[in-house]
Amino acid sequence: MQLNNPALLQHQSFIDGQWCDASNGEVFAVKNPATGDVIAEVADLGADETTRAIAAAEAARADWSAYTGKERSALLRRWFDLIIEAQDDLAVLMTSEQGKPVNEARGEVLYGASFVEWFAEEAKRVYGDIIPPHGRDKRLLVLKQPIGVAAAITPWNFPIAMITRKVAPALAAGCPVVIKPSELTPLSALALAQLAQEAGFPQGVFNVVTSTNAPAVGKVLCADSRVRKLSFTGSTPVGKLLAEQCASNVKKVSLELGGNAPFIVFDDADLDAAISGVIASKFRNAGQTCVCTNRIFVHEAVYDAFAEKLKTAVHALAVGNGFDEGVAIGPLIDDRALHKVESLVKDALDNGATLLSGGERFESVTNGYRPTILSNVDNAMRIAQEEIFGPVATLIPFTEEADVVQMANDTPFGLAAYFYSRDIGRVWRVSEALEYGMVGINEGIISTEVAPFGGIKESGLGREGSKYGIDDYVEIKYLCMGVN
Ligand SMILES: NC(=O)c1ccc[n+]([C@@H]2O[C@H](COP(=O)([O-])OP(=O)(O)OC[C@H]3O[C@@H](n4cnc5c(N)ncnc54)[C@H](O)[C@@H]3O)[C@@H](O)[C@H]2O)c1
Ligand SMILES: O=C[C@H](O)CS(=O)(=O)O
Repeated sequence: MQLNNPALLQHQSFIDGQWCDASNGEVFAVKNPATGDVIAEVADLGADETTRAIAAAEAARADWSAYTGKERSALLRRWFDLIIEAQDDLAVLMTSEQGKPVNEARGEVLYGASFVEWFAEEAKRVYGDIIPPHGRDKRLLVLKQPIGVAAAITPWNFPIAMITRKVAPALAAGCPVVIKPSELTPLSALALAQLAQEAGFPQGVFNVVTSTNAPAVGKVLCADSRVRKLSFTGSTPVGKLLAEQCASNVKKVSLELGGNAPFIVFDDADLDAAISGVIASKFRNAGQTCVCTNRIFVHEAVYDAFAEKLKTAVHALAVGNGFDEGVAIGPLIDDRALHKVESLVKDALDNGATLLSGGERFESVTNGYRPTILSNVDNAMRIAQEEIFGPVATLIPFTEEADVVQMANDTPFGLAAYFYSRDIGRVWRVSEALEYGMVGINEGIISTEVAPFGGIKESGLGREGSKYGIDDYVEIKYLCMGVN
């Protein structure tokens, strides 16, 4: 792997300002999903080292919380600048371990950095309140104080942005962090640690524990009462488990979980705009995105025209290794993901769906699956009820607005939803009726650091980014002052 700055390729965990091996010397392999090649071996830590990381963070907590918002802001800004400078290297690391096309990886670096930039600014604006008192002899105030040591457990699909979206507000609020990245993409997390060290964060403020034993590490993070906040991004089943584990010490929890996004094309939609939107929403990161379109509902009056346009657009998506010029669809993360997608497609076809395009692997890379379109899908099929997490578009016809909203809401998930219509009355009716945390209206890409990202129902708790994001990392304290 050729990097401009070789120091960004780290193989050890980062605890208490030091790079460290596992106590037992164990390591695990990191593979390139496009080739199956081992690209690195990384320290495989366990429960004891996790406790050590928590202790380091707790030891740093008092001093870090005593930094002014302006001082924390300066360090975050420096970290942001270093991330931007390292964009090319970070993209190479990401495509090597996660597989996404390198241009998408470059885009994710900028997206991830945007949270650091945003919370470098928010750090200076953690305001409290002065409350008009209920008595002449009292003065009432509200302080916002850092919650304490924050743990972050993050997924493989956005190896940089899912970390910075948690760690930037935590650090801005005055919380030291212990990060447990996915074992599939540890290199991006360790590169962020290298840059945080270069930025000058104090010893113990920024810790990364790499491990293949996520359950053991998670149990320690959940059970240790010195960890006052756990922020998780990943699958809904794991999120539920972590929330249960945190209940033992009433730990504050934020959850960014799975999705099942509907994409509704009404008969008054701009079909070309809808095609652009669905291509962006469905096939980004080969469909391995929590806010990816999972079901495409198309009004019967425009169904055939939309299907034809979609076939043309999908045929233009080049597949291959993420490092190859012009590739839009890279590999899935591993063979387990590939088999899941194949199983969902087979089940849909066995139950009456029809194949319009794709439906097979592409052999130029390991774990490659062609962008696929299934027609005449039913909302009750597995592929419409489960998160596909692959490049498969499912077309579901509808006629009535009320029926399609009911079908769109017929899922335990509630992360993102999308619809295309140019009828202002319909836009308001459908926006308010959809049971989702985020709704794209005539837009297929909605994620930004300036807006609250998060879901309802079984898609999560809390919001990341925006003016709301720092609230997950502070505690509100009410002061009642007698002034006799
Ligand atoms: N809502 C969002 O913002 C968002 C963003 C990205 C991914 N996701 C979701 O994440 C899922 C894909 O990511 P994934 O495959 O990494 O999810 P995952 O739940 O398998 O793993 C996520 C993280 O949790 C860790 N983990 C797994 N089991 C654990 C346990 N028992 N205890 C503690 N930690 C454990 C993993 O090592 C990883 O670091 C999809 O469902 C996707 O929708 C959601
Ligand atoms: O996969 C989940 C990410 O949150 C996707 S996004 O880049 O934030 O839209």
